[in-house]
Amino acid sequence: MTPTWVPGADATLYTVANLPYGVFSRPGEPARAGVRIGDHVLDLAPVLHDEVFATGSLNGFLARGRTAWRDTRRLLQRLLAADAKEVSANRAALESHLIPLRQVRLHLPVEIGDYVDFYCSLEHAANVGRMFRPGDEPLKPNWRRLPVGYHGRSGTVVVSGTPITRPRGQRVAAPGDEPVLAPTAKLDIEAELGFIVGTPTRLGESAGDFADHVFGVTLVNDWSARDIQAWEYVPLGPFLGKSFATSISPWVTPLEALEDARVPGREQDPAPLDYLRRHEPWGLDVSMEIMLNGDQVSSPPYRDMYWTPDQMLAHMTVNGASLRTGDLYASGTVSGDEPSRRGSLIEITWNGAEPVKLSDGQSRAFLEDGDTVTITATAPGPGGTLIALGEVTGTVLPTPA
Ligand SMILES: O=C(O)/C=C/C(=O)CC(=O)CC(=O)O
Ligand SMILES: [Ca+2]
Ligand SMILES: [Mg+2]
Repeated sequence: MTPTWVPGADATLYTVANLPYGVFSRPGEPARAGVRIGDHVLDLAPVLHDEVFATGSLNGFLARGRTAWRDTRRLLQRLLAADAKEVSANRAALESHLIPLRQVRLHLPVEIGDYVDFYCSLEHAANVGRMFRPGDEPLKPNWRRLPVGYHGRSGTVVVSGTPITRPRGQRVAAPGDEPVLAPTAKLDIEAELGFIVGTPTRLGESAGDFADHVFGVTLVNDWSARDIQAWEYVPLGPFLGKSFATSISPWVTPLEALEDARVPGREQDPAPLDYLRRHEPWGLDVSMEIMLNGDQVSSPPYRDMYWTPDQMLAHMTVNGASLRTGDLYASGTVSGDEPSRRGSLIEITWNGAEPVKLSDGQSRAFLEDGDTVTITATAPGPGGTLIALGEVTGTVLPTPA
């Protein structure tokens, strides 16, 4: 692995092999784009002499497409390498644009276009099917034929650290009861991987190669109110139980940083229709961790997902629906085959029947006011190293009176 001259960075999971992009600001200054290296952010506009990075979102850069993404990453890797010729000449200038993370505020990295949430984990779909539709087949006949999804609310996608107000909504205490309007009693999380679109398509066209359109990945927590969801979703699907907030990591990890994480993706039976056929391995060996008030409550494995992100993209555009720069689509809850690898509390606690015990002696069925949930993830990097994918965190606030 190429060492860097940035102090301390080689001892972190944010080496030159990683270099996620984000948007930051210092007090009193406008937001602008940077890459993370170690515990610093490199201010890109002055370093690259490019005004596209002097704006408060990555969209302008994402719209430039794959060749520009690759060239920029290569240049940054050269500028940050310990032995680079470019560096010895202007090291002092580069250093002046390297800012400690503790001095900056991190913003939503992308102006989100459309937001789609899929349902790609077989284990999650089967678990939730059993709880929401007891007595029915857990997986509907379409589930193995296409990646099921729904359109979410892009205006409520927020950056990690944004407090989450407990939503109120219509819910019933037990089947057959009269509905009431009340704060949710079943506030939950969903650990997911999100994909950020760079290159758009025209209306009426379907998308080409996954890596031509998708710039990179971000961690997602799709906050969910299970009681509101269970009452409202029939027959049109998730609505207010999921539209109140979706948190994402401030860092977008480019696909190129995930080369060593690529895996074939889970075997599919029956074979999907031709337009959903996989041409390249786009399963990703990303290991996630969910912390609740500082205790690890689960470690979901993304590599075991049934549908891969290239298939989600093909499906989402097969009808000619266009992509816009900044679109976000998420994998759906990442759940593995064991209780300790499930991506939501409704599954971990089996709808509250088996609360999780925390190290402070408390236990949780669903989230209480004041609770903090943090999702982190790592993936293989070059030569047996790991890269980190940032984190997405949020604390629950009470419903206002
Ligand atoms: O009705 C159901 O089976 C459940 C649906 C979801 O929870 C929707 C969702 O957000 C999908 C996911 O994250 O996997
Ligand atoms: Ca979800
Ligand atoms: Mg949501």
